Amino acid sequence: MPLIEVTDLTKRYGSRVAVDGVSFTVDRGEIFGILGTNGAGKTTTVECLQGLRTADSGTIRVLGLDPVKQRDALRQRLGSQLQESTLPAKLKVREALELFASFYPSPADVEVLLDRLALTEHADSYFGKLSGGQKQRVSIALALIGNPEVAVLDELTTGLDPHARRDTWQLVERVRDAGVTVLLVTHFMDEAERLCDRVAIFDTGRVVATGTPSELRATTSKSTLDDAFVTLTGRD
Ligand SMILES: Nc1ncnc2c1ncn2[C@@H]1O[C@H](COP(=O)(O)OP(=O)(O)OP(=O)(O)O)[C@@H](O)[C@H]1O
Repeated sequence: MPLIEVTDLTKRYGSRVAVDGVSFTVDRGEIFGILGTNGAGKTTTVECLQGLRTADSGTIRVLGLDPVKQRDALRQRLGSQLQESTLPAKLKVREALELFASFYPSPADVEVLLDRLALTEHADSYFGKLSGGQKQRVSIALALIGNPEVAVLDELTTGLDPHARRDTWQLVERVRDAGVTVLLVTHFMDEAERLCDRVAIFDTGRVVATGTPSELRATTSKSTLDDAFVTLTGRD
């Protein structure tokens, strides 16, 4: 059984159809990429998956749970990356992790997580004083603090330099290798090509293709996912 199952999801904001009959499945242990043009409905879809928005129609099951009706149960088993602005600048890294750990019944060990994300030496630093890459690692740590089975990472490497991006990619691979299923929302085709086992390509509220990056390259006869994406989203 797929770990995430989205069937015919539709979501409107007033008269604007943001998500228009989207279906896809994610298997346990995958890094699954949600790719798409601006305004394609990626964030709305991922918010519905987490029970943060209610769909107008369609069904969603995450770990067999309905994200809206069983939101409390799902929250214990799904980790979500916070946008950096949501942490106060005067909160220290270890304090933030300990605070978030207290929200979960069986959280990860804070010191182990600090070590895993190369944050031990910054544990007593204020969040506001960290570099972009360090902040991003803290936000990933917070997504993992509850020992989730699924982690949702949105715009993972936006604003990071090439070294920090590569470090972050390695880290996400280690998260997947530790058994966590990862849902990755990204604009970056190189990131998707490097990290994702499979991707869904969104365009104007619909999924126009799903498959492994190499399958999408093959079906479009393109040599890069970037070119395949442009073809699949009809802007070639
Ligand atoms: N709260 C809202 N109220 C009204 N319209 C919204 C709201 N949130 C999103 N939209 C609209 O719904 C559509 C889908 O937005 P969404 O944020 O889901 O797309 P996205 O693929 O995540 O975009 P981006 O890549 O630019 O972040 C867009 O046209 C957007 O303007």
